[in-house]
Amino acid sequence: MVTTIPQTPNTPIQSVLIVGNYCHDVLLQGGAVVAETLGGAASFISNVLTGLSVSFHLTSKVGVDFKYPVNHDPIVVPTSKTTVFHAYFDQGYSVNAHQDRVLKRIEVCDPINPSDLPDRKFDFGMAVGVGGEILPETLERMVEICDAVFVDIQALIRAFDENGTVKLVRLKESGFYHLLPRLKFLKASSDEALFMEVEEVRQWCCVVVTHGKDGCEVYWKDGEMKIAPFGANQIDPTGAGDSFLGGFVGGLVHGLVVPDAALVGNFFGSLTVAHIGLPKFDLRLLQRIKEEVQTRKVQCTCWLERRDDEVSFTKPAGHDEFHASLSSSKLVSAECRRDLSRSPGSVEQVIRPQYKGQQKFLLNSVYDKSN
Ligand SMILES: Nc1ncnc2c1ncn2[C@@H]1O[C@H](COP(=O)(O)OP(=O)(O)OP(=O)(O)O)[C@@H](O)[C@H]1O
Ligand SMILES: O[C@H]1[C@H](O)[C@@H](O)[C@H](O)[C@@H](O)[C@H]1O
Repeated sequence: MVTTIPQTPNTPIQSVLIVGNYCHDVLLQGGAVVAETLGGAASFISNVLTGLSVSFHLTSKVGVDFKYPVNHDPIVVPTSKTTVFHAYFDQGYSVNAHQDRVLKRIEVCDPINPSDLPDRKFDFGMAVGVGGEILPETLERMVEICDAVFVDIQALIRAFDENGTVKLVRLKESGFYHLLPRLKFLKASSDEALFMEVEEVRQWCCVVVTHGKDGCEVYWKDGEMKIAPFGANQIDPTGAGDSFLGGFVGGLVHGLVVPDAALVGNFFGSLTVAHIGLPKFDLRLLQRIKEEVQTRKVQCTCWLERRDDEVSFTKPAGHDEFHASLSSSKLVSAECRRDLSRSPGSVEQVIRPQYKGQQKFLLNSVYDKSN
């Protein structure tokens, strides 16, 4: 299903394909359900790309029980249930030492097969599975039809024990390793990066490691770069990495260079942790961000024209000022909270009444990323 975004001079023309299942997320703490929300990396990424006026095609599968209204219809599989995750925010380190919360896949929808993908070419492809739905042959097909493929490592290295608890396997043993030289970007959280050899993988494709409140780091063949974070009042970390990837790809689609696009990624990651579940972005904030991105693109284009070295990964002049202008746009947001209910991508989510005052309630992970 394709989003149609009204064409303006600022609407990018690159085509984007998102591949990954929507899911139902249930957030639990202290033995109680705190919230039930639409989940899946595909939903967080669509939300960010829509906010940035980037149109895209989405391939996602759900069961007949899928319960959220979405702008991009998934494939409904009559014989399957929608993937469901339970996220436990207070289970100890002992369960899985590398993760900030314990995730259990309670239901699983069908995998996405190569034949489910559209039969056409795209500029950018995003492989963003959550429950093992992306198969090696599906990623291979994406590489064939997309000029640049971006992968969230969670789509490749998740395994599930008999109770559905998410375990991570080493990237080398994942069945996807042979495809790495054909990818453009591989994104991993710092917990997930422990399951890959960054030094080896960066020889083939660019690796982006996200570090929660500390921002992210970009590694490519000949260099690496830290990208500064934005402040946030963290309430729920769910989807931060997905929104980061949406902002990163959205920035690239709009013509930003990698370090600036990673800043946009950090920005959307920081907005997401301040909400339970899928964030509703403030319309004026989105407008301001798009204007900042356009201004930045023009600045960089002028700057790039004056240089002939390898520039796409170099932190360009004015990067820190771009950070400052994105940061100050959050003030706009604070001034117009009443617009929240009218923002795009709003979906019905159920937050238990006792937790409705979000500020009072933190879904603290076993080690809180906001500290
Ligand atoms: N507490 C925070 N404050 C500010 N920014 C944050 C915070 N947490 C996350 N972010 C932003 O979001 C990005 C992604 O976060 P993180 O590294 O936690 O990803 P993740 O573990 O994949 O997230 P998740 O699995 O919860 O979706 C970070 O690089 C950062 O830019
Ligand atoms: O909705 C969330 C989100 O997409 C997370 O990135 C993923 O780790 C979880 O599995 C999913 O339930």
